[in-house]
Amino acid sequence: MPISTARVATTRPARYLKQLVSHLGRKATSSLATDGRGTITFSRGTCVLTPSRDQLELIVTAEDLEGLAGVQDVVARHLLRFATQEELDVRWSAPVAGGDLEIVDPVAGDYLLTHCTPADELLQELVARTREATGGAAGMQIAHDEGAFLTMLVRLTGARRAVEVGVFTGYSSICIARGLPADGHLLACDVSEEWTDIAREYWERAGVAERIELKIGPALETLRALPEEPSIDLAFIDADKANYPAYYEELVQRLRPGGLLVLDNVFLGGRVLDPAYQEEHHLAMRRLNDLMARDERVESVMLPVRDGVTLARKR
Ligand SMILES: C[S@@+](CC[C@H](N)C(=O)[O-])C[C@H]1O[C@@H](n2cnc3c(N)ncnc32)[C@H](O)[C@@H]1O
Repeated sequence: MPISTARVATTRPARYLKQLVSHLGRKATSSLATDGRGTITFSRGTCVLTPSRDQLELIVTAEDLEGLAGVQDVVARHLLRFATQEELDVRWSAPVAGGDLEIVDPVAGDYLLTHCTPADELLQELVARTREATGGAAGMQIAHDEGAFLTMLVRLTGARRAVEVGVFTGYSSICIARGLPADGHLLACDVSEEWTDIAREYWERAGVAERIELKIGPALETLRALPEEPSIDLAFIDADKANYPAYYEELVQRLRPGGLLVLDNVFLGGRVLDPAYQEEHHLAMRRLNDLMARDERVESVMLPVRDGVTLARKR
């Protein structure tokens, strides 16, 4: 589905939003959410309107480019008509397909990858072994710069007790465990014996096996069985996306104040932005991204690292 955005500078974003939702809602379906956002659904596409202090953001999605142009036209014309007291400039971005969005241009991404502390031989060997042993699934492994970022976060936060949801063949767990002190502990959760057999082998070889406790089984059960007091310093979530909101809830209450939650793939290759994607994991990630931005238990920031990484620090 093509998507196009316009960020319109204005002194009256909420007022125009209400006028648009109310007026265009006569011929289309429209709604106003409690957080101030509006949605207008036409037969040809949808416009989501978000007010902020000094601008009105419009995101239009449609089945095809013709529909997109039609929705852009009707929304922009009415907005300009309502703005009798100021001159608005409505400039739409070139249409993109939500499922094809990359946060970072691949060329820039490659530059980032080659400009951090390089992966050592063991991690490089693990990458090759994972490709050999798991074929297409190897794409699930985090990239090296994200691994270096994880190690740095563990060191910077001084974490001693960590949790990982989604081990696969152990790349990210090695990166986390390497940042922990010698008496640190990483609880690593996964459902696959087959993939984590490779992880175990590499944990041994990396000299971090003693710091890692592997729990095989649905991670939600493992997390729910943990003591409820807030004792976790850092947790990394990189498993089945539909369960992210549930993992977040279980972990956020067990994080100590100042503890850090790191969530991978929060951008879902751009599909979080594209209402065309309505599978359970798309809805779950969209819901969680919205929740984290408002959740008073944490302060959070979404970073353009690989497929999107959110850091949520417990207050
Ligand atoms: C994206 S991979 C993790 C990649 C890993 N972090 C790395 O750097 O190599 C996702 C992992 O989550 C695991 N997984 C999927 N559903 C799960 C569940 N319900 N509970 C625990 N682990 C699960 C899969 O077996 C898979 O190994």
